[in-house]
Amino acid sequence: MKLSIIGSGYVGTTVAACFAELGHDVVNVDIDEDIVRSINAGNAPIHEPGLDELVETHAGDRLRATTDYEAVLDTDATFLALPTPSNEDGSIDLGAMKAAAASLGETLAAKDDYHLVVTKSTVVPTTTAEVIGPRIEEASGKTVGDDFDIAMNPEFLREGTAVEDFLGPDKIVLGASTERAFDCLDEIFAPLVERAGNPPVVKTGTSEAEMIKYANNAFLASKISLANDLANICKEFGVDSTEVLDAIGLDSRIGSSFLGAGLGWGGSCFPKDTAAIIAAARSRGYEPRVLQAAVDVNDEQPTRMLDLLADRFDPDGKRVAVLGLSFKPGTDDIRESRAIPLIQNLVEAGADVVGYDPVATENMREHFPDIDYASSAADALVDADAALVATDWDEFAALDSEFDEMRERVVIDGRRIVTRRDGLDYESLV
Ligand SMILES: NC(=O)c1ccc[n+]([C@@H]2O[C@H](COP(=O)([O-])OP(=O)(O)OC[C@H]3O[C@@H](n4cnc5c(N)ncnc54)[C@H](O)[C@@H]3O)[C@@H](O)[C@H]2O)c1
Ligand SMILES: O=c1ccn([C@@H]2O[C@H](COP(=O)(O)OP(=O)(O)O[C@H]3O[C@H](CO)[C@@H](O)[C@H](O)[C@H]3O)[C@@H](O)[C@H]2O)c(=O)[nH]1
Repeated sequence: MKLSIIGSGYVGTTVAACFAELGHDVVNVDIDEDIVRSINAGNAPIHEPGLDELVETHAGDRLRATTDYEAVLDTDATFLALPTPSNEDGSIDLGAMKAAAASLGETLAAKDDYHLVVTKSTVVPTTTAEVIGPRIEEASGKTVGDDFDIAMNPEFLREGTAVEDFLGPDKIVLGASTERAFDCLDEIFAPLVERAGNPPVVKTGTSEAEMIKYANNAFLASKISLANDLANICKEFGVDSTEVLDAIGLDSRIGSSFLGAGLGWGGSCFPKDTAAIIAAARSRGYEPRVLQAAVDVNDEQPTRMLDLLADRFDPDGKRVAVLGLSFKPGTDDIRESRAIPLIQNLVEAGADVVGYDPVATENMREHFPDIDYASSAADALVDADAALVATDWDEFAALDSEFDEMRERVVIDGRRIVTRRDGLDYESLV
């Protein structure tokens, strides 16, 4: 089929390249000319394992990019993969979605045959039906359910494994309200269903599909926060939290994934999506107490880590190495990284901070231009009074004699990744 994807960031580029790999003709529409140029030159505009190969293979053939919305006219369906960031109060900012829906509507005014518009972005329940659909109607002069259909297809890929996750999903969720829309979605997803070995395909309404995405992320984020809550209790009693969490993970009703206790969750999705669904719930008069508690526990983990440092010394004037700057290993993305509140507080307390990350240094430098950055963990540790480990990069597990170069060998481990050894004043956060 011929598909257009509006928005070509982490999701839009991955989805476009994977749909091209699955045999569809795909065009990416983005307002960013650099991104468009990069895709057309056969280079992925973002770093994701396997994505470069797909873009290189299909660019100029089944995959192209443009800044011109007119490109959607030659396609059967359009996916909206625009950003949905947070407003100041945590509620969802639909600005980019509304702008793209209006541009799409103006363009679709010139299309004579049927078109399907699919929301791929994470949006709060009723957005597709009550915001996207009406905006396209208004701008196109066409009628939803008659001239075109709207649908919702949430995305569950993780950064760092985006291609693998998209091509091997646990489930595919398709939200729509007409048979014609479901038929079109079936045709689009048939090659993926076949390649992925028939994963469950959940067919539901657009608002249910929207809520499934939030429920998925809210559950995973809360699971980590509950693991952190339990691990914090373990610490009070001198109990090994890893042994406890590993054991409960063996219960098939609990499962072992997303039980990794430590500094908490960051990234471009969990913080903004929990905030958005909490704000949406409150807008309808419901107070989501468990979810709010999950956020509170997450916000407090960096403070607990700094308290462990303060138990040793006042950080004012001390050199503190922060090891790991990205929000998780395997990515250079620092959005909502737990390293950010650590560094912020250390700087405010007067510490001399040196950061190190295998790939995220340049991104963090934009955020904190005035702290030092080291080109290796070993360099970061030279003359440091303390090291705070914020991200579980594998290479931190191998650190050993490098700690000998520290002035005071205080190591506070936020991810239980450093191997304990003699001569270190080592303490794990959980
Ligand atoms: N990043 C993830 O891992 C992930 C996973 C699942 C779902 N999501 C959701 O997918 C959506 C997109 O996220 P992302 O991480 O890909 O965002 P992103 O910021 O990486 O990319 C968005 C792209 O949209 C473009 N854009 C903005 N306004 C536009 C407009 N009016 N017309 C055309 N293009 C426009 C931007 O230039 C950018 O390239 C969000 O709702 C997010 O919550 C993200
Ligand atoms: O046991 C764990 C697992 C993860 N994390 C942290 O949780 C955050 C998020 O990790 P992860 O879920 O792997 O990364 P994302 O790329 O943000 O992916 C999440 O957010 C995406 C955007 O909505 C969804 O599509 C994915 O399904 C969902 O996993 C990171 O800070 C991790 O360090 C933990 O602290 N403990």
